[in-house]
Amino acid sequence: MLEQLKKAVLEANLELPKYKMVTFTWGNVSGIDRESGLVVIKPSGVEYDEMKLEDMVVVDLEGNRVEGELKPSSDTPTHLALYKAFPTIGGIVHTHSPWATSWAQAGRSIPALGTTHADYFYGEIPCTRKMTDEEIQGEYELETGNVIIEHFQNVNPLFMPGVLVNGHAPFAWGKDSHNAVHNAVVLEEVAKMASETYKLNPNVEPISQSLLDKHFLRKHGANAYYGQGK
Ligand SMILES: O=C(CO)[C@@H](O)[C@H](O)COP(=O)(O)O
Repeated sequence: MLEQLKKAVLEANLELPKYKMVTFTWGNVSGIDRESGLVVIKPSGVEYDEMKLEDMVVVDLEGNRVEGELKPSSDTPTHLALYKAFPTIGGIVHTHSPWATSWAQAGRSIPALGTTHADYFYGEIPCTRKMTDEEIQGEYELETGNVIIEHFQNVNPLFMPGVLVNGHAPFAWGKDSHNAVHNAVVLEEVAKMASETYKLNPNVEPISQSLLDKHFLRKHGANAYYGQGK
């Protein structure tokens, strides 16, 4: 079942080592088929250079394994919580990419310091609050999703396709699994640029709202004109 989605999710997972977004088996990518409500996700703990199409795991939104011999990613409950909360997204990625992870470990949100950021993220990239002991000792991966969702009560997730989980690492998402990985790579680049920018000027201010609007809205929303689209 869902052979095309499995192929797309496998390819997206294999982009993680290609773009140096992960070490060892860290990270995971999933994709959802909204018609069936089924999710394809990478298997837990499998080396990327050994990963095959038949290793992809299919789960429903309650986390029940529908197809596949291997156990799904340990972060599956986080992915499922986000798919339920964000009905417009089609793919999710989690990495421990070093620059974004450093901002997550520092507990800091990434301000919009330049147009590279503004092209993809419509404002400051949030860092979540710390999780409580109860949340950590309870259904940890589900609660990781819940602390992320707290930041998106009135935010279009496709206008802010990423987040930093405090003390942990980034999650990113998009229209599909490939777009989610693209956004994760940009998040890592933007985190690196922000770190280096603050070294050059610790007092740098975020860009103006007009520059943020110009760059973000030329690529996203009803009046987008960037590239060869409509
Ligand atoms: O966040 C983490 C570990 O902290 C995960 O990224 C794992 O490193 C990958 O887990 P699997 O997807 O292989 O279960």
